[in-house]
Amino acid sequence: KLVMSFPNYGQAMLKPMKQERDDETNYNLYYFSDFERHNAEIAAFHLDRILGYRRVPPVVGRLVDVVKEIKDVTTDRKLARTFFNSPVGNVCFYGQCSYYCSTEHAVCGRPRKLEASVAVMLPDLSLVTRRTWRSPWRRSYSRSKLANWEAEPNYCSTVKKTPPYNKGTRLLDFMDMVIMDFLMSNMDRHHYETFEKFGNNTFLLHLDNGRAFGRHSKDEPSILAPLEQCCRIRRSTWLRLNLLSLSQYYLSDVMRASLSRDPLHSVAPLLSEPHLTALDRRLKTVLETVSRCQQQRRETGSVILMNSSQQTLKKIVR
Ligand SMILES: Nc1ncnc2c1ncn2[C@@H]1O[C@H](COP(=O)(O)OP(=O)(O)OP(=O)(O)O)[C@@H](O)[C@H]1O
Ligand SMILES: [Mn+2]
Repeated sequence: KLVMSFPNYGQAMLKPMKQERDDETNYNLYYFSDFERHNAEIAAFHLDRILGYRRVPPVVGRLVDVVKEIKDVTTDRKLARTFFNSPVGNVCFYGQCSYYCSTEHAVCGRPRKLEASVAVMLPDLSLVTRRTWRSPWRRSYSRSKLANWEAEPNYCSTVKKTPPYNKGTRLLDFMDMVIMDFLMSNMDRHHYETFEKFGNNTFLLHLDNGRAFGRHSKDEPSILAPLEQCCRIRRSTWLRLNLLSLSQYYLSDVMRASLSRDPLHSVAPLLSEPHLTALDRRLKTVLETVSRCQQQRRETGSVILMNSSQQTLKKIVR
């Protein structure tokens, strides 16, 4: 990934395409060695907006000329030195980092054009400080160890008593993020961030979605473990999910329509049809999980369609 600085001091984070649209993550790869996908960053921005969260900074697709728009203009001499021509004449580069920055892991244009995601950078940390929180349902990032939440059946009751999850909306905010991660099958949510200034009374930033949308043919139920274990969901989220399961607003249709407005859509749809179908299937699973919770709590939930919510979806589909 590259940080781009513009003449007006704006910045953006660029993640290049590393995987073809319909490549599925190899089944023998652990989640922590999966590639990052530029289209996942873009699709996550759209999904987050459709879910009504708006917690992912804007991400857009771009087809860049790696020579004209990177090599010739970079002020980073070390980066410029890593450009080379591949055996078939494509222009490639690998940059500088601690791993995956070598000739073997180079990113290549065709012959110079490269698909990339471009995310708006949040204000610099020196201006707006952020706090990083470790996810209570973080995976072990080990091939052999289980995480606490996998071993302890009553894990949620401990979390519910632990600050900041014991007060305010933090637990519900967390569930919102979990639902989005399950829908896009992102197992890599080890941390999340908030703006420091607002203390515990603030929203969560959904940054780093590059490992989402890796597999469409398989769901990952363990991502829903927090919802399953805590049985808590924000009412507005539940209403939105219900709306997105109706035939006029199937999540797959709203996503397809929304993604078709990205500039890279003209190169190829940002999510292949099997990925879109998986979204509807997973949404059903989330709603079934919530119904099981409601039965457990002997609550009768009636579906009320919220007009404002419906209007924003209509705008996207139109
Ligand atoms: N839009 C953004 N604006 C500002 N900072 C960002 C933005 N997106 C990501 N970051 C910061 O940059 C860090 C690294 O980016 P990102 O997580 O997307 O890459 P990564 O290679 O997956 O990193 P990691 O290995 O830590 O997961 C993030 O932890 C976050 O703090
Ligand atoms: Mn990451």
